[in-house]
Amino acid sequence: MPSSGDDLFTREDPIFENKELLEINHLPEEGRIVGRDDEISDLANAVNPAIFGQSPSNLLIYGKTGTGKSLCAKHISAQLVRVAKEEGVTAKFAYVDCAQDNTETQAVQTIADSLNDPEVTTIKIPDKGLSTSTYYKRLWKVLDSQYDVVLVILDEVDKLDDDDILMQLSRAGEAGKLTDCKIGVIGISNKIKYKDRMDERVKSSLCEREFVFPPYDANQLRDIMQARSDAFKNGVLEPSVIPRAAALAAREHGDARKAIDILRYAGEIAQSNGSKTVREEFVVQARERAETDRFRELIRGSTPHSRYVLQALAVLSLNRPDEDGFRTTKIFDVYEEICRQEGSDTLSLRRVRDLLKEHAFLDIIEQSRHSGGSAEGSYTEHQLLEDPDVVRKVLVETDEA
Ligand SMILES: Nc1ncnc2c1ncn2[C@@H]1O[C@H](COP(=O)(O)OP(=O)(O)OP(=O)(O)O)[C@@H](O)[C@H]1O
Repeated sequence: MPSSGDDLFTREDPIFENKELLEINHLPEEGRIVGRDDEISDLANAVNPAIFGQSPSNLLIYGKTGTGKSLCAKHISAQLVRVAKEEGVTAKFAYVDCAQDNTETQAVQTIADSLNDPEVTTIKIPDKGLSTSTYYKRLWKVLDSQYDVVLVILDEVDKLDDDDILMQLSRAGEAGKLTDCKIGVIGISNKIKYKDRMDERVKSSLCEREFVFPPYDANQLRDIMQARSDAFKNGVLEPSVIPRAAALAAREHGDARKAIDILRYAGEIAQSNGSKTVREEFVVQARERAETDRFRELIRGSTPHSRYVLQALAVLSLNRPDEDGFRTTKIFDVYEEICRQEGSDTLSLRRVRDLLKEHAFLDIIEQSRHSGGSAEGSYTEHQLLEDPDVVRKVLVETDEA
């Protein structure tokens, strides 16, 4: 007899009570933001003038991934909008993920669209089809007809093709040239070297205040996870799970995103194993899944040769686990071998050196200069910052896809 739907499906989730608390885009309420009191009050201080309808400072926030930069920037912006309203000042904030909107036109379109209330302004901001300058003109009109002050958060600002939008935004509000609305820009980056690449004029206006968010330690990570443990049903989370997940995430570089991912995956693994509780052993499997996902995301859109270079470094690291770094020429030899296997031409040693530099910029590898003495001159060594097993696995799967 065909089974009825009743015994096919589980009607109630046995593990999660409120899973969205562990989803990546979830913005926790103030009480659940742990260990960032000083940073939040510094940010508040910098944007405070907006509450009186004056220009807030432009800020740049640096810090490694998962150190709460986006979270604190959004939190402080939302609080500012609320308090400004109480003071009779109309404010709003726009959030741009520059990894997605990486051209000037896309970024200005997103800002204009998210700030525009067409019922008030009767202005249309189409998804595409307008010139960049027309999008700007419409943005200035939207600002003038709706707001006294706006904050624009440019997350992963280093991913923008160029600095033009930074220039436009930081100058637009100056002396009411293009709009009477006051604009504050909050740039966020996990590339500490980003500022070095910036145009001098943009640098001086965008970087009025700079903040560096330090990594979390294991105790803070534990508190961050603990504050969300009501994502799980009562009694489901075994007591050793959070401390273990915190220790693993702290060992890398104190990344709260990874800690929360590990917790969510551990719950999902419990679910798929039909386990009634989330056990410590699931945490280890969950960490590998979190690593793999993160690395997959990091190399999304990379070129085959950029991946072959990484694969060469992963092969070397796996074969010689005791060595701390490998010289460019050694990596090049293995890279040539991989190209042969893939039936592909090889790039020059110089290009491979550039690709290694790009990986260093993305924090996938670390480079160090060494002096080989008078006979050898100086040379560079490269070391993978990711687990070589994870790198190999993801690269092989990407090239087979
Ligand atoms: N202090 C904290 N308290 C509670 N949750 C936190 C805290 N810091 C970070 N998180 C959570 O960790 C995740 C990553 O944080 P966030 O996106 O702010 O990091 P980030 O520094 O902007 O990283 P990236 O540079 O990768 O964008 C989010 O889900 C966020 O809610």
